Amino acid sequence: MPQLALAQSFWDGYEKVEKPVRAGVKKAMAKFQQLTVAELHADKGLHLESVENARDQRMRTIRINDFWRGVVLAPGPGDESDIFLLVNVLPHDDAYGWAAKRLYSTNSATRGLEVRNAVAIDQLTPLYEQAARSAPQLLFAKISDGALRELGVDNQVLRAVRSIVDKAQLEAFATLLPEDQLEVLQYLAEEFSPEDVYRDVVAHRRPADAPAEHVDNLATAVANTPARIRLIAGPDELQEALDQPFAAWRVFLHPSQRRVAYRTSYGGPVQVTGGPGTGKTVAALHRVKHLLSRDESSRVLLTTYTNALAAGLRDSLDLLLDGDEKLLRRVDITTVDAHATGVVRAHDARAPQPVGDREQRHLWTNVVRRLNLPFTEQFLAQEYRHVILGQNLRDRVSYLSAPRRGRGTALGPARRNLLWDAVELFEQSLRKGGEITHLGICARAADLLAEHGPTHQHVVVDEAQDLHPAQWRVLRAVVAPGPDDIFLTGDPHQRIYDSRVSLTSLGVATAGRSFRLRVNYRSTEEILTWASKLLAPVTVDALDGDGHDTLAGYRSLLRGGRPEAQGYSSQQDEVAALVEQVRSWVDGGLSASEIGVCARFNLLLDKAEKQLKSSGIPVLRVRGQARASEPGVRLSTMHAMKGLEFRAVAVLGTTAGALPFAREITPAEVDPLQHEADLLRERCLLFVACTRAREALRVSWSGEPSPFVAHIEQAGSR
Ligand SMILES: Nc1ncnc2c1ncn2[C@@H]1O[C@H](COP(=O)(O)OP(=O)(O)OP(=O)(O)O)[C@@H](O)[C@H]1O
Repeated sequence: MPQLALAQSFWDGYEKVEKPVRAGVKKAMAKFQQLTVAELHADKGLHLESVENARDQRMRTIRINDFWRGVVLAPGPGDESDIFLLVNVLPHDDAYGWAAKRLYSTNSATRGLEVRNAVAIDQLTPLYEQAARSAPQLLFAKISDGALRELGVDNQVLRAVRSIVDKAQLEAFATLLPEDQLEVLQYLAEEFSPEDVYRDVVAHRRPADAPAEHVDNLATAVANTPARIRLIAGPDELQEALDQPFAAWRVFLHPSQRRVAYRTSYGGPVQVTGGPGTGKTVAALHRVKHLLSRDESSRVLLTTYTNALAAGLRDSLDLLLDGDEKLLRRVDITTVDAHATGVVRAHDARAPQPVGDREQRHLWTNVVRRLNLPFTEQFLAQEYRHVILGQNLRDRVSYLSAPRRGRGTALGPARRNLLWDAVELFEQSLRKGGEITHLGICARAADLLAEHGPTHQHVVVDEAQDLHPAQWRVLRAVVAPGPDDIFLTGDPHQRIYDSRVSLTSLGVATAGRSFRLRVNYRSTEEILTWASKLLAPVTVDALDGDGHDTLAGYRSLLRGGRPEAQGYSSQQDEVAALVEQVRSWVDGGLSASEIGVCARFNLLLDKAEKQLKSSGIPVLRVRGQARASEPGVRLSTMHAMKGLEFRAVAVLGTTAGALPFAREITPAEVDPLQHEADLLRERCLLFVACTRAREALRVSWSGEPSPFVAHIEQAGSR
C-alpha cells in the first residue's frame, strides 16, 4: 500500500466543507490505505486523474462527490516514492484551476516541500520588473544572488525578488511564494543578515543527514516538512485525524516552536519570548508533553496567571494528550497564587486568609493616618511591593541598606525608618485580622518549600511576564535547580501588572537558553501592524529584566482588512455604532461567541450589554475563558482579555480619561520612574486588548481619544 500524507493546506479546505463532503473525503482517503497504486489508478469511484495544463506534472485530482474534488500530489516519473499527499479539497472547477497553477518543489537549502502559485508569479514579475527600473532602491539590493541561493531561493523566486522594491510589495507576493523561501525573504527584509537567517531558519529545517546534492524524491521531501505535512501511519490515525475537531497547533509546529518544545534536554531554565499570538502557549503545552514522555514518574507544575487561563490550559493539554488520564494526572495546572496557597494550607489548615487590593489600600490609608506619615498610601504600597516584598526583606536593618532599583525618589535613613514603621503597622493589622496578602502567602510557601524540599521535577510557566519576584521564589523552590527545571514563556510587551524582576537574581538564569518566536498565528498582518504602532514610542524591558525586548521580525502569515479606529461625539453614539458593527459581523458569518467586546471599565460594558441585548444580540459577560459552546458576544474588561482570542474584537472607550486612567498613574512628582512604568502598563493593556483579534479589529472612543491611539494615522473623528 502507498503511504498517505495530509498537507496543512488540506485542512483549510476540509474545515470549511459540510459533513457529507467530509464523509466523502474519508471514504476516498481510506482507499489510499486499502489499495495498491495500480488499484488506485484503476478505481472507478476515486477517479484519480491528472490535471490538464498543470505547472506540476505530479498534480492529480480525485472524486469526492459530483461537486467536490480532492487535489493530490503523486510521485513524478522516475521517483520511486510510494506516497500520495492530499493538498486541498475544493469544488470541482476550482480544484482544477487551483491545481493547474501550483508548483510543488523541494527547497534546495531546507529540503522541505513547498508550494508556489507559479502562474501568478510569472504574470506579476514582469510588471514589477518594469516598475522596479525607475525605483530609487530595491528591497534586496544588498544581498547577492549567491547568498540568496545559499538560503534556498531558486530561479523563479530570484527573478521576482529582484523586482521587489519594498516590504509592502513583498507582502503582496506573500501568498504566492514558496513557504520556506518567503520566510527567508521576510527575515532579510527585516535586516537580519544572511548568516543569521541561515542559522535561525534554514539550519533548523534542514535535516542533519541531508546529502550535499539533493535528489528529488517526494517521500523524503514530505518527511522533511513536519511543520506543514502530517504523515498518516495507518487507518486508525486517519480516522482520528479526520474525526477530531482540527486543532492545527497540535500537529503542525513552526520549526522554531518544535525546536524549543522538543529539544531533548536543557541544562537549566529556558526562556521563550515572542509577540502576541506567536504560539508561546502552544510551545509550553508541547514542552509539557515532551517532559511527560521522558520519565514516567516525573511531575510537572504548569502555571499561568489567572484561574481562567489555567482552565484553558487544562482543556488544551487534554486535547494534546488525547485525554490520557495517566499522563494528565502527573501535571498540576494552576496559578502560582493558588499553588502557594495549597502549599501553605497543606502545612497549616488555619493559615490566614488572603486579602484583595482594595482592602490593602484601605489598610495603607489607615497606616498613613495613624502614623501621620509624609507618604501617600499609593507610595507605601508600591514601596512595599517593589522593594520590600520584591527583595524579600524581613527586617528593618535589611531594608535600611537595600537597593531601591526602579524607584525614582531617594529615601534617606530617617525616611526609611518611618517607612519601616509603616510596614510593621500594616503587617500587624493584617495579622490581627487573620489576614495576609497574596504575595505574603507566596513568601511563606517559598519558605516552606525551601524547608521541606522540591515537589516537582519540572515547572512550565506561561504568561511569565507578570509574575512578581515573590511568585518566582515559589516556582524556584518547587523544583531543584538543574536540567529541565524551569521552562518559561512570556511577552514583556503584554506586561499589565506592575512587576519588575531580575530573573538571574532569583536563581532563574536563562542566559544561553533564550529563544524567540516571531510568526504570529492568530492575527492578520494588518492588525499586528496597527497594534504594534501603539508600542512604537516606547521601549520595553526584557522578560528577565536584563536589557530591552523588541518585536523585530514579528509578523503574520494571515492577511485581512485594516483595523478601524473611530471617534464619536457621545458614548451613546459609540455604543450604537458598536451594535451596528456587531450586527454586520454576524451578518458576515461570524457567530456571536466569536466576537469579543472589551473596555477599560465595567461601566461602559454595562451600557454595551444593555444596548446589544435590547437589539436582540445575545451577550455573555466573561471573566476569562468562556466555553465555546456558550452562546453570546463576549463582553470583558481589558484585563480579562489576557490570553483570549476572538475572530473579531471591538475595543470600546479608548478615551483620554480611560487610557491612561489617571488614578492608576503615579504623579511624576511623587516618583518619575513609577510614573513612566504606570503609563507603559496602560499602553500595554490596550496592546493586549487589540492583539486578541484574529480577523477584524475596531477601536472606538467618544470625545477626546486616548493619546495612545491619537497618534496612529487611521484615527479620525466623526
Ligand atoms: N503551529 C501552529 N499552527 C497553527 N496554529 C497555531 C500554531 N501555534 C499557535 N497557533 C495558534 O495561534 C494562536 C495563538 O497561539 P498561542 O495562544 O499559543 O500564542 P501566545 O504567543 O501564547 O499568545 P499571547 O501571548 O497573545 O497570549 C492560537 O489560536 C493557536 O492555536
